[in-house]
Amino acid sequence: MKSSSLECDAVVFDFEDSVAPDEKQNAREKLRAFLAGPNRPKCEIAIRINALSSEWGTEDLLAARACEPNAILIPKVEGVQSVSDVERALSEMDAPESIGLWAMMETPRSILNAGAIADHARDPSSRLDCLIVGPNDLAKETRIIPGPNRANLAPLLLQVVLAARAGDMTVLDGVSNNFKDLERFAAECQHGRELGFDGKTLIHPAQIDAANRFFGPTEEEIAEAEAIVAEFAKPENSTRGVISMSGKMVERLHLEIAQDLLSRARLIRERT
Ligand SMILES: CC(C)(COP(=O)(O)OP(=O)(O)OC[C@H]1O[C@@H](n2cnc3c(N)ncnc32)[C@H](O)[C@@H]1OP(=O)(O)O)[C@@H](O)C(=O)NCCC(=O)NCCSC(=O)C[C@H](O)C(=O)O
Ligand SMILES: [Mg+2]
Repeated sequence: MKSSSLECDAVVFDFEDSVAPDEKQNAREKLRAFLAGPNRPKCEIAIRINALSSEWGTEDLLAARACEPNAILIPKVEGVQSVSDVERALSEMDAPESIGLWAMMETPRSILNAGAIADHARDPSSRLDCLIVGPNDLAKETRIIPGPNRANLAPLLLQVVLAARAGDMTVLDGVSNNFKDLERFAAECQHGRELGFDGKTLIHPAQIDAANRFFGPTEEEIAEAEAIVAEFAKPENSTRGVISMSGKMVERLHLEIAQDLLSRARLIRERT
């Protein structure tokens, strides 16, 4: 119920690790009833299933498909097969093409196979369009101690970002468990944005404001982007590949970045 009123871009409903084994069936039934009702959230909806190879996976996928979410989130992806198995199962269920797939990158093999997963996402028949880091499982499986500001995890996080860019996917940073420590959370958002993530997954409503603040374009960035667009729109710059603005070299690639930033800012404005 609460999910319908939150100022977030997407809500992920979980059948996996936050649901106890004895509660799995109850969770599926409750979610189906909720999403069929009047309080279905208007934002994007994703449903995290248990791995298809687990005892709950197939029932989860059937329930998730029936809810017609925007995406199904596959946990503990190991490689391309974890994705293609779900794609095949969805085809056999005649799932609409509108249901995309998101993948949790949270096992050592998911990181080692990130390039192959990106190549798979580029195949036009693939549903995969988003990668999400799972820092809890990653730390558990690798025994890496993340350290201050996750310095020891950063090399792995960057591989997920690289794979997402190579596969033309969205990439979301992992959750921050200390939901009462908003200062630490803000630092983690800043770090995530600097690493190249498009956004952050959250566990608690208290984290939404900071995530929106850090991952949305700032007024300063919008003003700078508008200035770049305006400068290149001048007739004298129409054939120039590079211009100088306030002592800085600005190329057409910066124009593309500015246009992309402005279209994201427009989307955010339209949504609020
Ligand atoms: C972390 C929590 C268990 C904390 O719960 P609690 O102590 O009950 O929080 P509050 O009392 O502060 O709750 C305040 C209000 O907010 C609502 N609330 C809390 N969390 C959520 C939420 N996630 N979505 C919607 N609403 C939420 C409460 O109902 C209160 O409402 P009100 O009464 O109106 O004030 C708890 O936050 C929680 O369970 N969070 C979600 C955990 C989760 O989703 N886990 C799965 C994802 S984590 C993951 O993916 C890890 C990854 O796989 C990895 O390996 O790293
Ligand atoms: Mg996990």
